[in-house]
Amino acid sequence: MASSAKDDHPRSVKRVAVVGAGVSGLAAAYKLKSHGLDVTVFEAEGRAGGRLRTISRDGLVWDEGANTMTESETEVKGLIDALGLQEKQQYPLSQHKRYIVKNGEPVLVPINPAALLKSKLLSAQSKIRVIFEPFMWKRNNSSTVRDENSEESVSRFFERHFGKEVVDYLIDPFVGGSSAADPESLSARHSFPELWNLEKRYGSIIAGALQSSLFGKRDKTVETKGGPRKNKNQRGSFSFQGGMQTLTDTLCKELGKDDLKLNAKVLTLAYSHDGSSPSQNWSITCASNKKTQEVDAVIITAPLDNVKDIRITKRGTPFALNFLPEVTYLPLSVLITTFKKENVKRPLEGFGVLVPSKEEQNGFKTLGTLFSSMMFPDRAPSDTYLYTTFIGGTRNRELARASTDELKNIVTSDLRKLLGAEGEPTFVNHFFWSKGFPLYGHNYGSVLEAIDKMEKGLPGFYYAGNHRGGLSVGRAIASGCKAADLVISYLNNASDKTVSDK
Ligand SMILES: Cc1cc2nc3c(=O)[nH]c(=O)nc-3n(C[C@H](O)[C@H](O)[C@H](O)COP(=O)(O)OP(=O)(O)OC[C@H]3O[C@@H](n4cnc5c(N)ncnc54)[C@H](O)[C@@H]3O)c2cc1C
Ligand SMILES: C=CC1=C(C)c2cc3[nH]c(cc4nc(cc5[nH]c(cc1n2)c(C)c5CCC(=O)O)C(CCC(=O)O)=C4C)c(C)c3C=C
Repeated sequence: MASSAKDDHPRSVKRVAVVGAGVSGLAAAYKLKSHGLDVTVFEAEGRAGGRLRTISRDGLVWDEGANTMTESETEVKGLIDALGLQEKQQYPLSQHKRYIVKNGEPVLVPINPAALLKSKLLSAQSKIRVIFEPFMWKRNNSSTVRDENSEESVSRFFERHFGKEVVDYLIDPFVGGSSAADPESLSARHSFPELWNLEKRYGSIIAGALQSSLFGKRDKTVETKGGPRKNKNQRGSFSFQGGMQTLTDTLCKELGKDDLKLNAKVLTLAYSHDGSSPSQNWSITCASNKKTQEVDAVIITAPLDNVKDIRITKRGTPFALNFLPEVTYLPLSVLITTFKKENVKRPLEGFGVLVPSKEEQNGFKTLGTLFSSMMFPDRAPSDTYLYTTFIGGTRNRELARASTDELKNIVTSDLRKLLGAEGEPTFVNHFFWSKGFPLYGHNYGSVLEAIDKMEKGLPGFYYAGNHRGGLSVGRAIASGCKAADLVISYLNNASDKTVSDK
C-alpha cells in the first residue's frame, strides 16, 4: 500500500523554487511552506515586494506601486488572517467619495441611481440612456449579441450599451485608474469578464447585474474563462499601517532570510527527468550564485517579458519560448507631492480624483491623483497634505518618461486647477515604472493560451502573477495561491506514482 511504503522509506522534504518576490510569488511561497515544503524564492532585485513598494521618510509615508487592495478574492482574507495582519489593515476615510473631472471641475462619482440622476457628470440624454438600457437592449437584442470570440474593445462594448458620454466620463477614467490603459486598447472580454458574461446571459448589463444579485445571493461565484471568481467584497479598499509593503514584508519575515535570495535573477532552468525518480527534476541557476540548485517544481511569477530571457531546457534540448506573444507594457510615473494645508484652498475629502482623457482639452495632463493623507491621515504631519499623482499609461507614454522637474510642474498645475493648491509643493518624489502594467489588449487570449502551452510542455512548471487573471493585488495573490495548490497536487501525484510503481 502506498502509505506503508512511504513510512518504510521516508522521503526527504520536496523542494520548490519560486521565481519573483512580488506579492504573487511570496503568497505562493508562504502557502507552500505552510504545507511543509522547502521553498526558495529567487528575486532579481535587491528588495522584495515587486509592485508593492512603500517609502517612509521625514514623517511621510507613501506608496509608489499599489496604494490599496480589496478582499474580493477569498485567498486574500485567508492570507491576511493567517499572517495575523487584520489588526494592521487600514481603511481609508471617506473612501466612497471619488471624483472625476468634468469641464475642468472635480465632480463626485454617483454611487447609486438617485445620485446618478442628480449628478453633473452625465447629460440628461446619457442618464435616460442608462435608465433605459435594459429595454433598449431587448429591442436590439439580435443585432447586439456578438460572437463569443469577437475581440471587442472596452469602449465599443460600453458604447453599445450606454453611449459615448458614459465611455468618456466613466469608463475612460475608471480604466485609466485601474490599468493605466484606455478603453480602445483594452479587450472587453478580458478586462470585464463578469460584465461580458452578464451580457451573454441577460443581454442588458443592468438587468443582468440586478437579476444575478437578486437571484444569485447563495452563490456569488461568477464563471469566467480564467475559472470561477468571487464577487466584490463589500468592505471596500484598504491598505496596512505602514503602507502596502507591510504585507510583503510580513510574508518575507514568515519565509525567513535563508529562503529568500535577493539579487538573484534566474538565468537558466533545466528540466531533466529521466523517469527513474520523481524528485529534483529541475536545476536552476541565478545571477548571484552560479551554483546549480536542484528542485522538484518551479513557480514563475516574473513578468512574461523576463521569462523570455530565461534559458529553459527540457532533457538537454532548448525549450524555445518563441510562441509567447509580445506583451505590451505601460510606462507610468508616480509623483508624490506635499503642500501645507493652508496653501490648498479647495481640498477634497475622499479617495482621489480621476482625469478623463477628454479633459486634456481643458489643459489636464495627469491621469489622476490619490488624496493619500486624506485617506490615511497618519501618512503626513497634521499641517500637510500628501498627494499621489500618476502620469503616463497608454494616454501619454512619452510624458511618463519626462524629468522630475517637468512632471512636478505638470502635477502642480493640475492640482492648482483641481484643489486650489497654491505655490510650489514642499516635497516632491518621483518614481518611474518603465513597465508598470501589462496591457490586457486584444491579443490577451493568445497570451493566456501561450501560458497554458508553456505549462503543458514543462512538467512541474507553473506560471502565476498579474499577467494571468487580473492586475490587482488580490488577483495576483489568488494566482500565486492557485499555482501553489497545483504544485502541491503535482508533487503528491508524483510521490504516489513512484510509491505505487515500486
Ligand atoms: C503604479 C502602480 C499602481 C498600482 N495600484 C494598484 C492598486 O491600487 N490596487 C491594486 O490592487 N493593484 C495595483 N497595482 C497592481 C499591483 O500592484 C500588481 O499587479 C501586483 O502587485 C503584481 O504582483 P506580481 O507578484 O504579479 O508581480 P510583481 O510585483 O511585478 O513581481 C514580480 C517580481 O519578479 C521579479 N523578477 C523578474 N524577473 C526575474 C528573474 N528572472 N528572476 C527572479 N526574479 C525576477 C521582479 O523583480 C519582481 O519583483 C498597481 C501597480 C502599479 C505599477
Ligand atoms: C479615485 C481615485 C483613484 C485614482 C486617482 C487612481 C489611480 C490609479 N490607480 C491605478 C491602478 C489601480 N487601481 C486599482 C483599484 C482602484 N483604484 C481606485 C481609485 C483610484 N485609482 C479605486 C477606488 C480602486 C478599487 C479598489 C482597490 O482595489 O483598492 C487597481 C486594482 C484594479 C482591480 O482590478 O481591482 C489598480 C491596478 C492606476 C494605474 C492609477 C493611475 C491613474
